[in-house]
Amino acid sequence: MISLSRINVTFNTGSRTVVAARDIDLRVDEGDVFGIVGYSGAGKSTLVRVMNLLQRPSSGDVVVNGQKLLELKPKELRSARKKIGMIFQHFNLMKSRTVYDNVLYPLKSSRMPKADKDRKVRELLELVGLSDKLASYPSQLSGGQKQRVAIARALANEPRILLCDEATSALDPKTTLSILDLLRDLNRKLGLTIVIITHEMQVVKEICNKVAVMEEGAIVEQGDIVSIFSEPKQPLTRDFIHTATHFGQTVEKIMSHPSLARMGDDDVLCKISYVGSRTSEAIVSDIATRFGVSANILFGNVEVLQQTPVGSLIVVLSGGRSELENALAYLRSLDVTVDRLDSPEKATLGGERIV
Ligand SMILES: Nc1ncnc2c1ncn2[C@@H]1O[C@H](COP(=O)(O)OP(=O)(O)OP(=O)(O)O)[C@@H](O)[C@H]1O
Repeated sequence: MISLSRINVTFNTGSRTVVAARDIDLRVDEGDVFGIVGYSGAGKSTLVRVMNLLQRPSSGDVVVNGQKLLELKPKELRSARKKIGMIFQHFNLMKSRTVYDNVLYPLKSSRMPKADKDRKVRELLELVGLSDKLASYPSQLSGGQKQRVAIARALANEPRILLCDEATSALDPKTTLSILDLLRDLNRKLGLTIVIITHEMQVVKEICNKVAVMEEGAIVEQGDIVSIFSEPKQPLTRDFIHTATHFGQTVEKIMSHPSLARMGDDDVLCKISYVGSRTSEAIVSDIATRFGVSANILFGNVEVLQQTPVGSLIVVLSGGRSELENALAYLRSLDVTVDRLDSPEKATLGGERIV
């Protein structure tokens, strides 16, 4: 649906040159909800604007809906853009027009009969749950309602793709979830392909099936959501995931208050991660009955991503040295990832890597 190849975007501002996108290859398939996550200034907005040529790349190819956008004439590009909807952080509604007129606006130049336009606007507002707000003005709406109007407006020309530029960043957590629910519904009901850029992995976790992580204009890691969450390769990706799952704060708390872990000299503090049907109880009871190793669970978290459970536990394992080694070897044989969180000098046991 969207294919970006070797995309570079360079801005020259006086004596300064900023590379906002460097050598980016990215593919979004039909029906994907594709997240692009990165901190401020990573180049996310630039990249998403390349997808509808609001930003022309300095080099590279942009293919959307099977069309090479860079080869289109202005009129062809305008009509290609109608099939790519876009919503923004600050909604960009016209303040002096009613909700109804805001949604009608993109249909102004269409040859559709007036009665059909009217039906279309009413249908769209029903789809986003705002049938009772036709005559309201944007200033009379909450942030979530404004974003719903913006979504209805973006769908007026029946696009196959919706680009969302930090669409939930100005909303509170509950409203964010309701907008994400709406986007998920639209993806399923209309087969809409969605690209979401955000600085919150929480958003990605809620609805995306794929994610790309950006830093300094480059994509440092991308893949399907379950693989990225269960086996992040890059420190930046781990950082984002740990923030979304509260894992980072928990480890920090334990490290700065060692009494929380109540560890003996030979005890092992580790993170156990698993994907799929394994459960934390099974893992903990297994190592207790097989090896006499007890596990004191300090923190547990399960995410269900695309119907797949991805769990992680922070535990203190206690037992004899050889029992601990056997228990860790057993866990690894189950395809469970074990990361030592305690001091590096203790981390030789079993040879696990340290996060
Ligand atoms: N029109 C422009 N002229 C000059 N520099 C620009 C322009 N647009 C973006 N940049 C620079 O390109 C880099 C990437 O910006 P971009 O807005 O794409 O990042 P972002 O990840 O979307 O950040 P944010 O979440 O803060 O919007 C930044 O260093 C920014 O200052």
